[in-house]
Amino acid sequence: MSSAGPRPPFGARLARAMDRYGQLCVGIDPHPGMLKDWGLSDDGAGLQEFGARIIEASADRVGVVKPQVAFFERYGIAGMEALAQIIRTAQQAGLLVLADAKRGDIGSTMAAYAEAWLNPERDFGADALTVSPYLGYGSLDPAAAAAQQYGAGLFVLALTSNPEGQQLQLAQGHSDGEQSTVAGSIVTQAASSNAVYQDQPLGSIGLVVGATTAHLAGEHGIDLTTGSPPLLAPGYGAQGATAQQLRSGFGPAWPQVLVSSSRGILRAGPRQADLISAIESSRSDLQ
Ligand SMILES: O=c1ccn([C@@H]2O[C@H](COP(=O)(O)O)[C@@H](O)[C@H]2O)c(=O)[nH]1
Repeated sequence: MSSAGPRPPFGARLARAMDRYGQLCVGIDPHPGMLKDWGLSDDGAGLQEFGARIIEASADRVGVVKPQVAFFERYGIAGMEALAQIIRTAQQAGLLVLADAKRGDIGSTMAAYAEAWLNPERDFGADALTVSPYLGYGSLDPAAAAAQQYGAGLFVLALTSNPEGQQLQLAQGHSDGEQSTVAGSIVTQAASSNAVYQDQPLGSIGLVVGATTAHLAGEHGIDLTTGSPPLLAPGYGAQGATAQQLRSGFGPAWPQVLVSSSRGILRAGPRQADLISAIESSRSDLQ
């Protein structure tokens, strides 16, 4: 644990950040074409500069940034060094960092992923991590334990923003003798994981529910409020979902929603003033 002492639960830290800055999370997605448009080099130095500019525009305007790990992995060691630096710089600027790495494996391997991404003393020690439950929700137990130990969070893929996800996620199955959709069963199991956080305003085991797909939860009888999971909602902006669709799609769960936007904001760059105005206008659109 760092010399600053143990961190409060992630759900408590996220709730505080959302109270203060609202529900927008800015994505750090260095698409190669975006680096070019911003006049940055297609290498580790370009990635670092890209991240630094987004952090500068985001700090004190939003509570959370979400680096998309794939765009850093693509550059090998230089990319991962840039990512480690971006995670630290963002945290030092007071931002929570949600690493979008979508990790998922058997339990013993999950423990190693969690140590890498959730221990604040490790190179990639983020505040939260996206994880895949498709090796079985129980395979995530070691990651949930690490999240509790480190005051970190998980966002479990439930109803992802891409249309192809529905074939699997809305399939009907049996769980504990009950008939439910795969996504519904994940939501129910996340609610159980959040029982240990019931004295907090939000649980630390969140769910990924797309801005584009949130309405399907209600249509399939999936209650997103049980256990107060934070809900990461990608799909706003570049993937077409609007603020109005978000509010109506999530219904009573809307206060739990953290809306992520990457290209919708980043395309406004590279000028700092334009990035800031894209962030401010998305923030007020969501309020
Ligand atoms: O269901 C999901 C889960 C994750 N993502 C990620 O969010 C961003 C979206 O980027 P935009 O440019 O705002 O469309 C990206 O990193 C995805 O990998 C998602 O879109 N849907």
